[in-house]
Amino acid sequence: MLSIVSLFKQIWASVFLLVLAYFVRPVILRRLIVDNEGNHLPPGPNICYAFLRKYAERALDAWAKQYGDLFSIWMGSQLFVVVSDPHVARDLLVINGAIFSTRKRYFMKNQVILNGRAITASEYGHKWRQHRRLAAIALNPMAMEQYASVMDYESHILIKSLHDEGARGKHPINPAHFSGRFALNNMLIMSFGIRTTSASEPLVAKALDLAMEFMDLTGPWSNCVDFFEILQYLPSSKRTRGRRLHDALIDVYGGMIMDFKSRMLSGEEVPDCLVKTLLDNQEKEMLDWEDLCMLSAVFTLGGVHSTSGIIQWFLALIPSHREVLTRAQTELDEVIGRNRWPTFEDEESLPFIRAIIKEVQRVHAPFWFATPHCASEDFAYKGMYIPKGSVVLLNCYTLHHNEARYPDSFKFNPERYKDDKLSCTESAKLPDVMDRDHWTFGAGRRICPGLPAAERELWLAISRLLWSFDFQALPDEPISLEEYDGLSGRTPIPFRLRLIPRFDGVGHIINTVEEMTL
Ligand code: HEM
Repeated sequence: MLSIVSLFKQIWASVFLLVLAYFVRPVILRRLIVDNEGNHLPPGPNICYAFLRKYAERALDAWAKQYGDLFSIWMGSQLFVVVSDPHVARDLLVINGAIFSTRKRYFMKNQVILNGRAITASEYGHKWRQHRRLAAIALNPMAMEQYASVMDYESHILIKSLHDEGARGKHPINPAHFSGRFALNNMLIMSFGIRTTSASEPLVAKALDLAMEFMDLTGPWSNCVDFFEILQYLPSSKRTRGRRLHDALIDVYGGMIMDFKSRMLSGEEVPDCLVKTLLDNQEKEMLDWEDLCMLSAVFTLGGVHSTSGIIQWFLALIPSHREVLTRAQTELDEVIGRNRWPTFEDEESLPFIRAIIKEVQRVHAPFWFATPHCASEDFAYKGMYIPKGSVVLLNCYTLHHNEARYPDSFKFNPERYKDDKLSCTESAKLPDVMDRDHWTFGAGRRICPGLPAAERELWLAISRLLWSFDFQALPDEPISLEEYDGLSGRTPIPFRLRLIPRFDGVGHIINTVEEMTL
């Protein structure tokens, strides 16, 4: 009798284990899929992951070395295909751009936070073309000409506020809030035709916090809820944060749209900007209220975090690279002199300064994985199968440390760009991808449409910082160049430095402007 009971128990245990293995196996072990022609998935790790946390680029770089230029990795039920070579990036994202230009419907980013709106999340097709067209109106060459003087002015205010806040180098300062406000003002002008008039205006802190929260919640693989559908039905603190962020974006950016609209309705002459374009075209393009809020919010905060991040990385790098600083300031003294400071028109005659900006973007791209693309059809590439729905990720970290393209790639060495006479915008169009300066602005049809604006902003800020200041780190507060804040957008761990005016004339030029309201 006893032996029959124990036999039953054993059978039940075996059945239970088999059922468990049936359901758990695909969650733990790599799924092997083959297409009709017998092509296998690109190689990759044997287990599935739930998420990748901070410094994910290190894991990706190691896998790229182990599995090659195109490898695949399962995150829960989602397949990622990782591109780590310039030629593969061109073949997939540029030449086959019609197939690799859509976006995954991420649960946290696209559904909870953006509620299906915003250009960065829009799926390739009618919606994306509509969004891109509207962005192109706001960023057309004539509009850019108008923003040029604004950007010039904002860079002036940036240098002045750093100079004044640091009491001419007496007090060490954390530059993050100032570079953030600089980038924010530029974006507010392009999006809403307004600017903040002081660093302490509450909108500055609010907008920068929202940008940081957005970047942290929307990393390509920071939320396991994106890869395990069952979790989408359960409450979680992350999801609550996502909802709060959605509401805050509507509140802050919607509030600014309402202000703009009431100015328009009262007959005031309002400036050309993204929101004017959206309101003018609202009916024709059938844009609802959330479309307006999310389009303007994500356009603005995307341009803030990235541009501010690059200025911060420049300031983090330069105190420990004295030879670069000396060479840059010698170039400025020889070409510009000390009676005026550089303008945008001087860019071509200051190749070393341009090289510094490119090198900062290479060693410290603000997004190591750009914004993931997604395959809208099954595709076979060199005998490898990329199924429809795969997320295709540009691995900028490995691309930027390709020793064949950038020898001694971990060194901050602007010299490597000494023969590069092109702007980033021009470089991104080069037919030989090995000649492209870097991949910081992405690739293919979804390449950053704000590239020319970002380039101009960075030029004005960084060339004028170099012209104006000597940069000193604090002996007791080392600046980390390895660690960083952020799961998606990367900014340095907060740091302080002294900005000491190089000569008396700096103060004279800086004090020729005051804060103004537009
Ligand atoms: C240094 C500053 C910036 C960096 C590093 C940067 C980087 C990027 C990257 C990597 C992408 C994704 C590209 C891809 O999917 O392949 C992107 C998309 C985008 N960027 Fe930027 N960006 C910057 C500044 C700006 C500025 C100033 C604006 C607006 C004026 C802007 C507007 C956009 C928009 C609207 C998209 C979405 C494009 C789409 O999905 O079709 N960005 N950016």
